[in-house]
Amino acid sequence: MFLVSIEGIDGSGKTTLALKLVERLQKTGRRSLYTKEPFTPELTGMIERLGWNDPVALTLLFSADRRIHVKWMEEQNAEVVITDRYVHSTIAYQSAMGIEKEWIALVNSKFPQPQLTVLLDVDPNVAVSRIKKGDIFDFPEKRRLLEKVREKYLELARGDTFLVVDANRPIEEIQERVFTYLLERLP
Ligand SMILES: Nc1ncnc2c1ncn2[C@@H]1O[C@H](COP(=O)(O)OP(=O)(O)O)[C@@H](O)[C@H]1O
Ligand SMILES: Cc1cn([C@H]2C[C@H](O)[C@@H](COP(=O)(O)OP(=O)(O)O)O2)c(=O)[nH]c1=O
Repeated sequence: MFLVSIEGIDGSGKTTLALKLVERLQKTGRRSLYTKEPFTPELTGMIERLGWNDPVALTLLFSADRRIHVKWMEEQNAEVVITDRYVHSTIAYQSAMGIEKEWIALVNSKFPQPQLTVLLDVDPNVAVSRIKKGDIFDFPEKRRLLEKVREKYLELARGDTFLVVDANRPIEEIQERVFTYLLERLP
């Protein structure tokens, strides 16, 4: 399984990119799968009920959800799996909420490392204006959190398996760049 994770703040374009990559990979004859986190309805429900104000519990719940997701991905017999969010989401979001990065990484250390992580980097104001989720999403605290999350992602991206993409660019240009980069790295 060649594992690719797509990361970035809410509204950065992850789902749009991930779905297009899978569509294009399938056209080349590779068994490819789109999937996303959070994965299980049960844990997603618990996360929502927490009300986002307990970052220790969020770290543990997102990581438990990931354990179930990883086992499921491994059972799918796909050549390429594109996951919309993975370990770096927990590191970026929950460290932006004050949790130590090292502890989050330790809790997630038994999961397979992605062969490639694509970071869609965009200004939170642009992301918020794109998704227009209204008052559920667009409030000052959320924007401030997304500013911090963006910084955390950029710190993580110093690792060499990251491809950082300027997500302000037109969708087609981003898709072309990432698809070409990915094809060059596939076995
Ligand atoms: N590069 C881009 N430029 C402009 N709009 C985009 C771009 N990428 C995605 N969008 C639009 O922004 C919105 C959010 O995209 P989505 O893929 O759902 O983001 P995410 O999964 O990161 O939350 C969608 O309406 C999508 O069509
Ligand atoms: C996977 C994951 C998501 N999240 C957050 C990011 C999002 O704000 C929220 C829901 O994720 P998601 O449904 O992917 O949102 P979007 O498509 O808008 O990016 O959960 C974490 O805080 N930690 C995590 O480990």
